[in-house]
Amino acid sequence: MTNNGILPRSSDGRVSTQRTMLLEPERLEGASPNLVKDEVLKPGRRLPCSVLAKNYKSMTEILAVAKYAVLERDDYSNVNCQKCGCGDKSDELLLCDKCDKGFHMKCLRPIVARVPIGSWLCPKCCGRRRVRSFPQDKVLEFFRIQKSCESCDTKDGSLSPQDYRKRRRRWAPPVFQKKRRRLLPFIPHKDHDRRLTEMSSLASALAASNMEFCDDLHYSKALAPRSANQAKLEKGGVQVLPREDIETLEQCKAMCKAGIFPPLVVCYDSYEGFTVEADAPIKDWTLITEYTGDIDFLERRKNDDGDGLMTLLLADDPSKSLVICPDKRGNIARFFNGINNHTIDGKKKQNCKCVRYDVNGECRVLIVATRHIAEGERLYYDYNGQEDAYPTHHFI
Ligand SMILES: C[S@@+](CC[C@H](N)C(=O)[O-])C[C@H]1O[C@@H](n2cnc3c(N)ncnc32)[C@H](O)[C@@H]1O
Repeated sequence: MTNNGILPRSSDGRVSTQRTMLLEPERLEGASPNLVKDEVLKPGRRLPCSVLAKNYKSMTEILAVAKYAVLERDDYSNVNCQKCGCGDKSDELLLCDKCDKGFHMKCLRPIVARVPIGSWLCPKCCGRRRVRSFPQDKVLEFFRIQKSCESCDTKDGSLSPQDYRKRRRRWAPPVFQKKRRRLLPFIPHKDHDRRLTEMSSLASALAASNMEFCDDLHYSKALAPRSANQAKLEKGGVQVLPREDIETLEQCKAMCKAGIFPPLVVCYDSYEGFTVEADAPIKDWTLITEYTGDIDFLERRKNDDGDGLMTLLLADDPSKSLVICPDKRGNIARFFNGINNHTIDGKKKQNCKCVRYDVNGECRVLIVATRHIAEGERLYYDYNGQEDAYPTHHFI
């Protein structure tokens, strides 16, 4: 755009609207042209029409003598993503407002969950601490997975979900038993590359949170020993996970150990922080993941400001109650966000729940889908499912 004297420009040459004029009319009556000029330049002042009429031409007058100009629009059709190098999925390609380079939302680490409102700066231009991204070999290393994901799919038959299902069928109880809803094992994403992207998003989020990956409850003498986790200590008892569901749990655990993860991706949202999205449809009553981390006594963590603490055991004797603390180690469960318990829209978002079970005499916390979850949907559970302690008024 040419500087036609209507829109002032700042010293760097950009058009600035900051000097839109606001000025009391009476101060300008009979004022000298210099005073008018000085006042005009003061920010936050507007000239009365009479003065404007004297000093400025109308738009019609300007247009009558103006030459035609071709306004060149920036052409972004050739912009490629700085991470993956390709320019497809243009609706997911963010342009940095400083360097004009392109980045796919899903190629960034952390993954950007929604198109930012207002201006956006790429990681380099905004000078934010770099979030580590994980190429394929580093992802497998991060999760301490020995075999490649491909080999888990094909060669190691014992780990494929289909085989597990077959095995489960062989072990199924007699048909005459009362029908009960069984947990379903998660179905990993079919696409090998998408699975690696999912793992890479989780590895980046864990690394950014200074956490190690750990898919089990972690006991230590310094915090709480394994012997402290006895489901029989639970006040009023805790529901027992049926044998078939324990098999499903073991199956899901074995899949994760082999690098076959639930179809989830960890994204970053400027409002909610890290958040988990379904990368493929998830059926109702699917066992999504277990809540893991260091086990400690609740009493020792009462003033802990880590916001991922999860109740594991609520004992009759409060000194024996346990919590899961995913501050140093944990898995994807620690990035699941919560619903706002105080709004109808908040409650509508819930699509999974955190349930405590007695698994072979030990308390465990499982995250289970409570309805069908579509690809791309975010996963939310009720942080106040059992107690009413978590403040969720500010949740969106
Ligand atoms: C267990 S963490 C969940 C992961 C977290 N978003 C992160 O970035 O690590 C719980 C914290 O996430 C944020 N959070 C969870 N659900 C939210 C929601 N619906 N809206 C906004 N913030 C939320 C709150 O700061 C909360 O204390």
